[in-house]
Amino acid sequence: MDYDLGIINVLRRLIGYFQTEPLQVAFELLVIAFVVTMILRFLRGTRGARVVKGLALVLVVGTVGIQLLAGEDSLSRLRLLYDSFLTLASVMLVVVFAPELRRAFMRLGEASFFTQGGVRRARVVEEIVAAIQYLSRNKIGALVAIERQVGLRGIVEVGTRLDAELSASLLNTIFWPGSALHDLGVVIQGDRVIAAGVQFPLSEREDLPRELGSRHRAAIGLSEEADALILVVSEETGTISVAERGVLRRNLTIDDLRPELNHAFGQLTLSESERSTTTTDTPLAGKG
Ligand SMILES: Nc1ncnc2c1ncn2[C@@H]1O[C@H](COP(=O)(O)OP(=O)(O)OP(=O)(O)O)[C@@H](O)[C@H]1O
Repeated sequence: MDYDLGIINVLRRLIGYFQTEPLQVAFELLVIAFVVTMILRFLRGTRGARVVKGLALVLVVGTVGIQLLAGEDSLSRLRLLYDSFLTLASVMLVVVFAPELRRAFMRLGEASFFTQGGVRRARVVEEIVAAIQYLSRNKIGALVAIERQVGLRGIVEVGTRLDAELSASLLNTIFWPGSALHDLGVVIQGDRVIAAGVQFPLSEREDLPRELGSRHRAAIGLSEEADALILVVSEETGTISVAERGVLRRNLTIDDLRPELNHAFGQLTLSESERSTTTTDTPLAGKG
């Protein structure tokens, strides 16, 4: 078996493509780079991203290996087997990652809606800040996910739909112990509380501090799957934490929280009318 010949063959073919149609090849490479970047961006922060990266590595190594080994029509059966493996692997991937794919397709449909929707950022930020401050002072456990580009409809489906205008008193009422909806989490979409009593996916990480219970684990879990900003108030200690992209930052103050929220809501585009009625970074009059 001549491995050198295999490598030379592949290189020769690549150079040949460049020599005959340089512009077309450059364009194709650009398109591939663009598509790969978009897919990685799309999957960023999700569990699927890690799987796709691992899979991509296996495929690249496998494909290059097969090209080299079976370059000269020798071992063509190996290539045949590899092709069948690829087909089988694609089908298995679709089955195994059906929930992730479903979420990904939902994101496709929802992204444009959220960038157009707009929010009254300053008012919303101050309402959330006031609620978290109240809940923290009174040691009332709370879990709040603020949706960004990645739609959270998948998890909202199993909660109680509210679609109510966001206010501090609404959040305080929801999490008040004894209220029918105080358990589990709340999902905020722009300036609306869209659902309460929502079960978030629990993180499966084993390296989390032992003192973190299921509320904090659920915050990290959701942040691993979506780009939402997730706020947690501990019932035990009243401490405020924020989970984002799989990382939990603990013991935040209210002053730490405000810029986090401004940043999260700033990633949504305000509509023209809202821009003229909202002072973007200053609290509305009368709010703490
Ligand atoms: N998957 C989940 N999604 C959303 N909320 C959850 C989930 N699992 C548990 N919770 C919430 O967490 C509460 C239990 O919190 P637990 O004491 O286990 O967590 P913790 O991280 O130690 O929080 P705390 O500091 O508030 O005690 C439940 O009553 C429920 O409201």
